[in-house]
Amino acid sequence: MNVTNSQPISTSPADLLKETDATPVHPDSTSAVAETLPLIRTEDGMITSELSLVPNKADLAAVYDPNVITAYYKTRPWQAWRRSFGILLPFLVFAVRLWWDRVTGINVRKETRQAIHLRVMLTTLGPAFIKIGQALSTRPDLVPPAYLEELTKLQDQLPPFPNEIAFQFIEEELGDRPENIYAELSPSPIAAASLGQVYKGRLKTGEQVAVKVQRPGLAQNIALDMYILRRLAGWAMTNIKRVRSNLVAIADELATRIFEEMDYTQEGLNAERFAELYGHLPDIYVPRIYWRYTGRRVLTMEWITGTKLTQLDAIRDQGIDATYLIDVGVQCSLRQLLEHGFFHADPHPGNLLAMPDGKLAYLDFGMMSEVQPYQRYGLIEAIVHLVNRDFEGLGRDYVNLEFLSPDTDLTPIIPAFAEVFNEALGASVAEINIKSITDKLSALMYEYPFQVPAYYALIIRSLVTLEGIAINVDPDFKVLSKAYPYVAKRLLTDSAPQLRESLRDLLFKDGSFRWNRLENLLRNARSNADYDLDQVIDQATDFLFSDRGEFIRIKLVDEVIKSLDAIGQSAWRHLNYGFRERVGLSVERPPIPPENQQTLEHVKRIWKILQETPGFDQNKVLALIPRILVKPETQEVGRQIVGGLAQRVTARLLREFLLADQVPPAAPIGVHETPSTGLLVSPKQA
Ligand SMILES: Nc1ncnc2c1ncn2[C@@H]1O[C@H](COP(=O)(O)OP(=O)(O)OP(=O)(O)O)[C@@H](O)[C@H]1O
Repeated sequence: MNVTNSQPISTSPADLLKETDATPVHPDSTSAVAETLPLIRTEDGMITSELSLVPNKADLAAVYDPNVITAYYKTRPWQAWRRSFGILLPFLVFAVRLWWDRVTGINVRKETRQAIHLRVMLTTLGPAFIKIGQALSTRPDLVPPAYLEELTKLQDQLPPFPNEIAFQFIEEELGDRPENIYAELSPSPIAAASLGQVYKGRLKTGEQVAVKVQRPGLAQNIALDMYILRRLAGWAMTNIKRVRSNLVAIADELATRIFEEMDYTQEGLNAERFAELYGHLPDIYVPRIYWRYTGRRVLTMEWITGTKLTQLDAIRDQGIDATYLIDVGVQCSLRQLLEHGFFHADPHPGNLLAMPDGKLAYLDFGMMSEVQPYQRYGLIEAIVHLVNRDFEGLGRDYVNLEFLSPDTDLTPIIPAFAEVFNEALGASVAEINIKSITDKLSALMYEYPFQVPAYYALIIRSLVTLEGIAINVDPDFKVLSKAYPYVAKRLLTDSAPQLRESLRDLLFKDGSFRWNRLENLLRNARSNADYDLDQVIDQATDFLFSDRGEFIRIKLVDEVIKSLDAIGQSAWRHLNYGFRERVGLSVERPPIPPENQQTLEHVKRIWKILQETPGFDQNKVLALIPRILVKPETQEVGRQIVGGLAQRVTARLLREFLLADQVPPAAPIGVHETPSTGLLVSPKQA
């Protein structure tokens, strides 16, 4: 049954339905058909006869369509009423307890007790409410911190359903009796979750498989719950002034996701896309899907022999390095979140298996999410602002990432950020504990007008989950310190304009170049398996001579002058004093000016890091020089370098030779010496 097949009619915008569900329309307003059949106008403005809209059970499961669901339950009002009562009663009890706590004085203990009550209540209400609770557990902007904590514990372990029903579903979906498809099938399910249960089996061709079969009546139950919730949401929007969000749209969004999760063919496709994007990463494993034995309600996939990451002792007993596995998981998550944007939104420890050969297998691709490119870059920019403790920048990032509307007054929020992060960033960014920082951020988001986008909520959940597992393995494990090399690699190799700007922000502060940051980036990036130094050098060259690179070019000329000068000076000192020493003149070498000494050390260290980076080829770097030289901009840069150097070298030669062994004071950064007098002037004057 398809509602959109009905006849479209012309209506003025004012005529369009105010309610979001299918509502009876006055027959007068329509064509002659109205005389024979009662008519209904659907959400998208279609008019159809009520008779053709009455769907059957199978229609409910196809895709989430509020019109179909409404039409189905309108003909079964008693079902809807009974369930509404079953839902409202526990919520009423909950509300009364809340009210009583308020009256008698709220405290932490009472709040925790209420939060536990809510968790148990949602579990009892069934899959739709479990999923809603799980979704709410990622929304610090909507849920107070005490409840967040409890909702994250929502487990979707439910009792199994009888084998006969499961086998009947297999037959209906795959067109044959299970015994004709599988050579073996475990006598009972090995796992039963909210949406389905899993059997261990073997195909006739010998491969071991996991067979996931959906719960009976799942689609109808969830559809009924969503129907009721959607109506309640509509009611709340019209009758409660404080409700500003579009609750109906939120309910629809959530329902769409749950329905997607109920379609196992979609899960199979997700698994294949995941394997294609991330299966090549070191030690990541994704089970293959057996499409011949897969349908909407039955999924047959490769069996993974492994130990859940919840059973750390068992993992250790097998001699598997659990810390390494977590690192593998973190690296995979980073690629999911920041590179391709297609991510596993439910990486709880039960969905991650340690395989006997030390690989990490991902299971359960029902809930996947997407991060758009601008969001991925925005996140990297936010990390850079965080590293720089640039909280104004961070505030802007939150606007760009749509957490805050563009007209939000950031004035009170920026110091609040500073308070949260400065405390957390005590030692360094790498030391951040994501859980503690997100707890603090959650409180902040609850207080200020933040709207947390769904993708972000899922990312945080995924990182906190990984960190949670990691801390059990190694209490000192810091997800961010494992993540930073990847961010460093992206900053150095990605040519996207946003990241170029981030790199610039990172490397320059108040106009001066921060060598230690570059050193740090290069050192971090080299530990990445897929770091390609050639790419870094190519990108750097291209960028440096592009229009956008002008700022860096100018600053770099300054730095190159300083470093070449330092190198030249060092070589000169070496020659000069070395010669004097060798011919028997005893001379005391004057100390190198600290600024030059520092630059020199940086250059030396950077060269060393490059030499130690896998794939570094000195000749390749040298071969770049002709490429750079043919660029017209180079001549300008070269001229400046030579000009700048000449000035400094002349001044120094005069001093070295004419003033003998008197050592001049070091020039502060960004200040040049004039050639003739050695006086200090600002770069502008110079
Ligand atoms: N390919 C597999 N190999 C081995 N075991 C598996 C496989 N797939 C699933 N399992 C087992 O079945 C359990 C439940 O599977 P899965 O998480 O896919 O079900 P689900 O109904 O989607 O669960 P959830 O409600 O958590 O989303 C897993 O935790 C795992 O123990």
